[in-house]
Parts: sequence; structure tokens; C-alpha cells
Amino acid sequence: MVEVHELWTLIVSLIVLKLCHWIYQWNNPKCNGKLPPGSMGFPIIGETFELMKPHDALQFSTFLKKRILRHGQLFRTSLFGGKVIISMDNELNMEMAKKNYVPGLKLRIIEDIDLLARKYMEEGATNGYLDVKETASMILIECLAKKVMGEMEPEAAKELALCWRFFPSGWFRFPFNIPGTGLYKMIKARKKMMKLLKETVMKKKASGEEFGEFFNIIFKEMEGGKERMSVENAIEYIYTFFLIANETTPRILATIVKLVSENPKVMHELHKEHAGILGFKTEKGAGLTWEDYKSMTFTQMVINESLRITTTVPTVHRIPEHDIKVGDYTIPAGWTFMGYPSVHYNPEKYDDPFVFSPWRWKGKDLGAIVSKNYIPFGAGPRLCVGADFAKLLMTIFLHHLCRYRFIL
Ligand code: HEM
Repeated sequence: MVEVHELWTLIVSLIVLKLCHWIYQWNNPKCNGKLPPGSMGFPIIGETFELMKPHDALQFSTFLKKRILRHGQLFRTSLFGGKVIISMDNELNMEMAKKNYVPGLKLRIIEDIDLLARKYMEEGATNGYLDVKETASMILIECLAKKVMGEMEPEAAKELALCWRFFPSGWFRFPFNIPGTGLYKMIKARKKMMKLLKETVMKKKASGEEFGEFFNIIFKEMEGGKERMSVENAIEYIYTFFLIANETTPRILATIVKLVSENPKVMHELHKEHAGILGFKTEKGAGLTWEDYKSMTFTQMVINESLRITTTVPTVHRIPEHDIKVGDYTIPAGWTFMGYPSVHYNPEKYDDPFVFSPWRWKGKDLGAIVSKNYIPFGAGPRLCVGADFAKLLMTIFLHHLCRYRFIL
């Protein structure tokens, strides 16, 4: 007869064996070829904590630097429980960027941004301070809401803009959904936003009222295609759109203002450019025109340079549907591919790459949002759909900011 303690020993041994097997499998994931070198870190956690360590925003993280030294330009890791391939290889990033297809959308609005930027900047000047990130976020959401949803009831539009205040500036926080915590407030705000969006959509559908261009595009594409998108899915899509927009532009704009404030020569040149544009206006308070925007060449050089030097995050994200061969290695289907724009810091492509110098863009095509050596907005069919809009917003924001003297 088997003794109780023998049974326990057997159970524990089996559990330990299973655990060892699981850890082994975690560290040696299956692949129909050879995986790029790297480590999967601890089970589930992977190397997430190392990635999250704070680092200089104008440099790649120590996490990346160490792994590049150890494994080269292409390596594997695990982040947030997922299997990830990280690439610093520009040619591969451009190849990967060509994969997947999501229809592109381009938005162009100048009047709304001009009016809102002017209004907020005047308020800031009266108060004596301006929170660049929050102001940019307000302008962005107000403009997008109109462009996406069409005219909204003023109360609903106001409430929608207010909801964004509960969204964190950083996404890493303790995952406790307890009343009073940031996460709790954010989830509540998200629910409210979805409700507001749904109510607006339902009212407009019922009354046959016009949606904004973007919403029309989503519905037309979906209704014309094989699959119809449900209102819930469309709202989810719109919400994500707002989220992406709000997570990028205000943060970059705040960094631009910091870079400009720290570089008196750049600040001087910017003030000169905008004083010139204002000086040419015969009517006081006249709105900006497309020609004015196009004439802000130095501002656009500043924006291009800022995007180049501050993009230390991956800009090409793909989850390949099939295994992809890269030299000796295989990027397995289902893994997350993260391509970093290391080319932005390549001294062969940019002289003194760590120096902030807007003048290096002189004579270049400032309208281009992507080239083989410049990918802040990604590349390929999934290139950022808001790139032109973001550049327009940042340019007009800087124009109005430069009407005032400012310090950090
Ligand atoms: C300076 C500001 C911005 C930066 C640096 C930026 C950057 C990016 C990057 C790197 C991607 C991924 C491209 C890829 O994987 O190939 C992306 C995608 C996207 N961006 Fe932006 N973005 C910015 C502003 C915006 C704004 C203002 C909007 C909305 C109006 C927006 C909407 C989107 C959307 C919807 C996608 C997904 C496109 C797709 O999957 O096809 N972005 N963006």
C-alpha cells in the first residue's frame, strides 16, 4: 500500500517536474527555424521590469544598449507576458513595415487648431503659466472630436474632453482597480466616454445627421465591404484613435518646448520666423492660412529634428501571420515584432546624431513624414494616419506660443 507521505512526495515531484518543463519551454520557445539570440527572462514577467527602468528620453534605454552589445541588432525577449522580437536593423524594419494592411486616412484642419491654440495661449498668458501637454491634449481632442463625430452637443463635447484628464501620462501603474486609485478613475472615465460616443452615434444615426469625415469613412468602408462593423466596434475603433492621438502629440510637443527652451539660438530663430508671419498680417487677429503654415519652414525643421532625436521607442509594430526568415534567424508567427528607429542615431546618416540641430533639415523635403532614414511615424501601409495632422497641430501650437516670451 502507498503511504500518504509517498503520495505527497509523488505529487510534489510531478508538480516540480511540470514546473521545470514549463520554465524550460518558456526559455526555449518553439520555432520552425532558429530564433534570434536573446533571453526570455523570468516566466510571465520576462524582461519587462528592465525595460521599464527610467532612462534619458533622448537615448535608447540601458535595456536596449546592453542587449545590442550582447546579441547584436536583432534579438528576442519577453515583455508584458508576450513573446517579442526587437530589431534595431533599419533594413529589416522597413521590410516589416510593408507588411499588414490597414486603409490610410489623412486629416487636414487648420482653422479649428488655429482658433483653439490662440484661445488657450491667451488664457495661458493671462494666467502667467501654461501646461503644454494638457493644453495640447485639449486642442487635440476638441479638434478630433469634431472631425470624427461631426458636430456634437456642446455639453457632450465638453464632457468628452474632460474625461481625458483621468488618463495617465505614463501607462505603468499598479493594476488595482480600487475606488480612489488612478486606474479606477481611468476605467470609469473610459466607460463614460464610450457611453457618450455611443449616445452621439445613435442620435445621429436616428436623425440622419452628418457624422465627421472619419466616422463616415469607417462606416462606408465597413458597409461596403464583406463585414459590417457594429456600432460597438466602430466606437472602440474611434476610442483607440483618440487614445493613440492623445498619447503621442502632447508628449512630443512638451519635449519640443523643452528642447527649444534649452537652445537659445533655436528659440531666437523661431521667434523671428513667427514675428515675420504676424508682421505680414494686415488685419490684427487674422486667422492662419495654409500658405502661412507652409511658410513656417524653420518651425517644421524644429519639429522634424525633435521627432528624430526623441524617438527612442519602437515605431514599427507587427505580429507576423507567418514565420519570416531573416538571414539565419526566424521571426516566428504570432510573436510581437518591435522595430526601433536606430537609424535616427546613425552617424553615417546624421552628423553628430545626438546634437539637436534643426538646421540639418535645411533644403530637405519638410513635408515628407517618412524616408528610409527617418521613421518617427512608422512606415509602410500602417504608417501613422495622424502624422500630417500632428505636424500641423504642433506647428500652429508653436506659432501661437512664439507670440509670447516663455521659459520653463
Ligand atoms: C507626433 C505625434 C505622433 C507620432 C510620433 C505617431 C507615431 C505613430 C507610429 C510610430 C505608429 C505606428 C506605425 C507602424 O506601426 O508602422 C502610429 C500609428 C497610428 N497613429 Fe500615430 N503618431 C502621432 C500622432 C497621431 C495622431 C495625432 C493620430 C490621430 C489623429 C494618430 C493616429 C494613429 C493611428 C490610428 C495609427 C494606427 C495606424 C494603423 O494601424 O494603420 N497618430 N503612429
